[in-house]
Amino acid sequence: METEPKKIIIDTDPGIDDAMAIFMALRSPEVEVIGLTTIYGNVYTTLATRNALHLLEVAGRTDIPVAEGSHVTITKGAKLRIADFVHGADGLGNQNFPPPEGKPIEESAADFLVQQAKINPGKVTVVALGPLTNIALAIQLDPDFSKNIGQIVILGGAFAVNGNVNPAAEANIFGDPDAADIVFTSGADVLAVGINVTHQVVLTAADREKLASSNGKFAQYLTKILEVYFSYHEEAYNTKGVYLHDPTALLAAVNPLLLTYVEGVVRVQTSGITRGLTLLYNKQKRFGEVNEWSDKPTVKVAVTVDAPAVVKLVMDRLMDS
Ligand SMILES: O=c1[nH]cnc2c1ncn2[C@@H]1O[C@H](CO)[C@@H](O)[C@H]1O
Repeated sequence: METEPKKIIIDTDPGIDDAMAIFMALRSPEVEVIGLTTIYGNVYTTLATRNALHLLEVAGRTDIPVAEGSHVTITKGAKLRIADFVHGADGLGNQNFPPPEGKPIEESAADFLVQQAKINPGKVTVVALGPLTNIALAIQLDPDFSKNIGQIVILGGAFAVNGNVNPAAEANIFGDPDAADIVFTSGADVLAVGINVTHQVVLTAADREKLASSNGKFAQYLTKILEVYFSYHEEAYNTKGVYLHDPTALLAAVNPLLLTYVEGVVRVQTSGITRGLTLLYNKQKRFGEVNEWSDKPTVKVAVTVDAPAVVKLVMDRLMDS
């Protein structure tokens, strides 16, 4: 029987569903958030840091450190794809929030990840909600990082389904495919929660109404910022609900029994028209020839999710906040 909450670091590009996941984490007694690290994706890294500090101020949790992450990809690429059309120009539903009062810590995200994994070997879970640059940098910085880190839960990939950037690629993997391939083949305990799973977890307009009618602080805040996210989903997917990508990945760290997964080797396509494609080798065939999946460490890839249970947890924990 484990009594101590699981220590988690959320690597994040807030982001509307990131805000939901961060608030969920703060409302989940099973986990203790020991830091946020920031990355580009939904917004540029500078704004991600600002939004991370802002969200912690909204939550009254300025005791949690924020470490700023990379501004460029692992190959030093500065031409980033930013999903402001999903989250609004400010990343948080165009609400004109005041700038945060707090500041990030001196250490970089990668340094913070390395240090925390070293202090608590096997005990820290990273929940990675954006492109994987910071995690790959941590792996490159410290040869022991993959061993020291407890688990890396990745919100990313599109396993045997279309992507959301284009038919091949999901946004977080597309953001830095080289970094993703480093993380997937690092030997760390990796659990990938892709959009093949998160697209099953939908918050409906009726759920949003319920959030709006609750007095919960987080519920009230999220009701407002969710408007932009709903508009985007209606336009892009012709649905009146939104996908709970980041909250689902967070809950996979909180309670792994909410999902099932398979184990295999994942490689990421880093060039060409399928750049960002995640391809799982399920080990069902022993190939005669050596290939790019041969002898690489396995990871876990989520295949099913108890979607009603995830939505219920999100609603319960955010309404009562
Ligand atoms: O269509 C999209 N393009 C880019 N990013 C998206 C899109 N839909 C959602 N996200 C964002 O990327 C992650 C999941 O891939 C989520 O963080 C989500 O907010």
